[in-house]
Amino acid sequence: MAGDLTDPMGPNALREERSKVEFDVEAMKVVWAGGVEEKNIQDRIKTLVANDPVFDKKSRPGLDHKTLVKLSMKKAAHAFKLFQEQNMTEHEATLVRYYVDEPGFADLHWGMFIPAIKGQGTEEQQKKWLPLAQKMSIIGCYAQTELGHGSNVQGLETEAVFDPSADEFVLHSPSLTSTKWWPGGLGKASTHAVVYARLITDGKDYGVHAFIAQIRSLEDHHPLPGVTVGDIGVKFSNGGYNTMDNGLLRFDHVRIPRENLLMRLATVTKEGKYVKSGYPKQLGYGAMVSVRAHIINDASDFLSRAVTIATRYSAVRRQFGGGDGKPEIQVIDYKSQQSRLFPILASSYAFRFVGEWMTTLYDDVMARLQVNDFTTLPEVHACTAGLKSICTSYTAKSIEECRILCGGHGYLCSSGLPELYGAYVPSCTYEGDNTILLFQVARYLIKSLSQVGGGKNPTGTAAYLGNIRRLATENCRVKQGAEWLNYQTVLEAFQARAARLSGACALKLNKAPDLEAAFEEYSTDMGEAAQAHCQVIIVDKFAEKMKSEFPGKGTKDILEVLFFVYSLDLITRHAAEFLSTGYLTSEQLALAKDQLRACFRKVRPNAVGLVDAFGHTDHYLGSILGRYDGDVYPNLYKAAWEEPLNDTVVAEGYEPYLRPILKHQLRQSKL
Ligand SMILES: CCCCCCCC(=O)SCCNC(=O)CCNC(=O)[C@H](O)C(C)(C)COP(=O)(O)OP(=O)(O)OC[C@H]1O[C@@H](n2cnc3c(N)ncnc32)[C@H](O)[C@@H]1OP(=O)(O)O
Ligand SMILES: Cc1cc2nc3c(=O)[nH]c(=O)nc-3n(C[C@H](O)[C@H](O)[C@H](O)COP(=O)(O)OP(=O)(O)OC[C@H]3O[C@@H](n4cnc5c(N)ncnc54)[C@H](O)[C@@H]3O)c2cc1C
Repeated sequence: MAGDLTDPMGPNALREERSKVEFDVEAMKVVWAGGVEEKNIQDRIKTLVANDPVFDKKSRPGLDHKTLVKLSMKKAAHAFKLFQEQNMTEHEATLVRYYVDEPGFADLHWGMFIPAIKGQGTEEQQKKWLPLAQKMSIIGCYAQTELGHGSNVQGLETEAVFDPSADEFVLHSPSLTSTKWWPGGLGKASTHAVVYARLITDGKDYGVHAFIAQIRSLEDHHPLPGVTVGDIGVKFSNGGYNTMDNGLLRFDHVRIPRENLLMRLATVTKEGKYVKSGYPKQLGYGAMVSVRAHIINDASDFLSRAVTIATRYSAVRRQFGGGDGKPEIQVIDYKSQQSRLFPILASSYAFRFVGEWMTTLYDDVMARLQVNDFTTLPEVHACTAGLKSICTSYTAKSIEECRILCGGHGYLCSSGLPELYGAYVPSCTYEGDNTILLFQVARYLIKSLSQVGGGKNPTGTAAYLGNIRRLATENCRVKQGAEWLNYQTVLEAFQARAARLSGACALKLNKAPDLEAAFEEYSTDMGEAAQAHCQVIIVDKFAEKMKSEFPGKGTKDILEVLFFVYSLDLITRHAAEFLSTGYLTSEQLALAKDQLRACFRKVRPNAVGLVDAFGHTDHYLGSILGRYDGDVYPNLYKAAWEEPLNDTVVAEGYEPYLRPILKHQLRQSKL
């Protein structure tokens, strides 16, 4: 082989970066994982998955949808075998699926089908269905969305008409638009579905309710009579979400027993009488709240993977400025690269901490629901909806930014970034379109402000709105740059901006004769107010986290720097709102920018350490650019030769297509 195909530059660069890190990376790994014990469990499971050849994912981007779905079934079956053989806890089993890193039918089975039964089934129904689902004797999916309606859940068309003579519901899809469309796992894997359909009894439509329907035979997996079911087709990009069998489903007068109505919220008697249980109807949305809470946690994970790849590669990659025996400049040293990269790094930590808090809030509401206390449900709904919206929008945008930060090589599938983006970007749509979800937050804010008008202070994350009079009149007092490096100063800026934007919306709505029409008219402003409120939550929870004890040398100091990177970057990116609400002057904004630049300088030597602290294995990252050892170029070169197109020296298309043209040209030019 001609020439040396090794390149020590990359590994040397990362070794040097690691020698400069100023904080205890091992301790930060514990912070990131959420505790020593949790870190140990995660380490054990991620190593187990990385070393198991069944979970290999290198060839994924080159495979077609059919093969990908088949392989994802193989992986799910193998994972299930591991759960059983190793007697894993539910948490360990979840971690296995997580590190396998592949959207698949099992996500919906465990993530939505089972939670929907837990949330909406009676105790008796749970006793019947949960053991079957947990043993995977049945495979379930969550069939809510239809071809014609997704966001507008109340507009779903599938019917469940009660027939008292047979004590059965008759499921029917009355139109093309009523076809269930999108449910993951429905296309090819599921035997059962939680189906959302309009409950009709005694000629009256009681709106959308959840039912359990068997759709495929447990003997041979064929669709049951009256059921039409299949996959909806290839999605977005190679790999990505194409490991999932998103499906379509139609019912032609399919009969299910009356007991298959999930009856926690309402029952229908044998005689066909509809009886409400007394629980609020919002509990019917419980599975969505649960998944949105998970999605918030997932955002930090996806973001941390993208930024690990971009940071390590930015330290390995060099452009310009060499000569006289000196190497060229590492692209991570360019200020513009830092200003795009470091806020993403800081956001990964910010989202991790808000996700931790979200989990405690969610657990709290679940405990309250057990004792019929529904008071915090609106708050949890607003938080899960709003944070899901802004965390996923930012993460999707930033994975793409990380790809761009990696230049041309970022566009190669072997960078891992195109697949990561393909797998992640639908989270801006599923579990509620992000714009629609922000409107739910806006409604919550308007309600909270009307409480203030009525002399009652809002609680929880909206409590700051109780101070709206002060927040709307007192402006920022920062005179010197260093004053920005204060948690309270930063938090007040975010609260004032959100309160002012929400207050302005409330005033417009108050003046309007038709509230709904006004809400629609000012929906863009409402969305901005909602986004500003969600940013208050993230900044607040990050600041709250900083009050805790941190293990290891330097961890707290660098996290503090990341807090200011996160918040000051947001202030500069949303400068128009901070200025137009009159809270900040342009001089104060300029001082914030100076401080942000100073913070970037503090992040710089720690950047590689901060991404190492995420503890991602090379298997999980699936990226040549993001390799832990930095040995990028030899591996890119090697991977090119593993490309199936290079299996033959002469392309297969040469004989039938290229040769005749080339011959023809030869004859024409008489060469
Ligand atoms: C496992 C990982 C893989 C995930 C794969 C993805 C799976 C999926 O995508 S499943 C399908 C998800 N679908 C969606 O998310 C649909 C989005 N739409 C919705 O959530 C709702 O229909 C929504 C909120 C937009 C509007 O609901 P709708 O009933 O029409 O209206 P609305 O009148 O606004 O709400 C009624 C009340 O319920 C409340 N509410 C709405 N949603 C919820 C909720 N989730 N929890 C609690 N309360 C809620 C509202 O605040 C309102 O309260 P109030 O009457 O006190 O003001
Ligand atoms: C990969 C993937 C997996 C999915 N998995 C499942 C699943 O397992 N089970 C399931 O039931 N569903 C699933 N879905 C469906 C998903 O939940 C819906 O697509 C989602 O809720 C959005 O609804 P929609 O498609 O009706 O969008 P639409 O509501 O049609 O949105 C289209 C556009 O209109 C805008 N818009 C809509 N209404 C308004 C309004 N009132 N005001 C202003 N703008 C508006 C939206 O912002 C958006 O820009 C999945 C979807 C995807 C992409």
